[in-house]
Amino acid sequence: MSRAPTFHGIHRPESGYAIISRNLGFRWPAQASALTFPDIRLPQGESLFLRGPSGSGKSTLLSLLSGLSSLQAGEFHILGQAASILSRRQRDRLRADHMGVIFQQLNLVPYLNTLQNTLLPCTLSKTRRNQAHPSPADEARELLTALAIPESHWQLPITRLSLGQQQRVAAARALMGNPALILADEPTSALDATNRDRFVDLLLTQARKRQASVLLVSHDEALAPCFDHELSLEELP
Ligand SMILES: Nc1ncnc2c1ncn2[C@@H]1O[C@H](COP(=O)(O)OP(=O)(O)OP(=O)(O)O)[C@@H](O)[C@H]1O
Repeated sequence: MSRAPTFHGIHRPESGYAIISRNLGFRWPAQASALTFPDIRLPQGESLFLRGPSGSGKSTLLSLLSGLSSLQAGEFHILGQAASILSRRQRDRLRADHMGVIFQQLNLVPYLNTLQNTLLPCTLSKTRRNQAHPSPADEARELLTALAIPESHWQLPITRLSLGQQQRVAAARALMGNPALILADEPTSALDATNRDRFVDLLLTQARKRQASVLLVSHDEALAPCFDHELSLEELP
């Protein structure tokens, strides 16, 4: 991925980019040295694969970009907004309204069924509810079908689905209500090669159809050719 030669500062919105980051760093308590991250410029509607070995900071970076953790060093824009200077509450709003996050541990709600889990972003965000087309329920059904979740499973508690099916429901939930940016943390770690390729293809196909940008992090280099851009995180010294 090419880096832009200049960065115009955090107060100037950068249109046309889903993510722009510069000099991001983060140190967990008791960590000897800070994690540092390569600069990112991800144009809207395009996909980026970020590879890195276990422990290199992939989840930490997604946690910063999604606003779950507070930044310690550097600056970044999300969808033209200077996200690194927002309050926690503003970051939560930005994530709920405009980002679909697929967590490494999926974070599906165990007491909700498949359809209810998929609809969750529209329950939490009016923006996502308004963007669901033609309606939240119809879009959820369309996404679950596109992601190959059989209709017989839609009313089942999410815990009754296989791990591969739960990963696809997590992807459907992330896409629900047409967020402009999808952040995915090792979503294929439990899948065999065939299902891994199928999952990534389904995710990217749906994202492209919706003109959403995708940042996916993984240690699995085999995924890289599916993406428009790629970057690497180095192993910690
Ligand atoms: N909550 C935490 N508290 C303290 N240290 C943490 C915490 N989360 C992560 N770390 C440390 O930060 C470093 C990077 O962890 P992170 O989970 O971001 O890496 P990763 O590349 O996503 O790893 P993996 O591929 O194994 O999930 C590791 O050394 C880890 O021990």
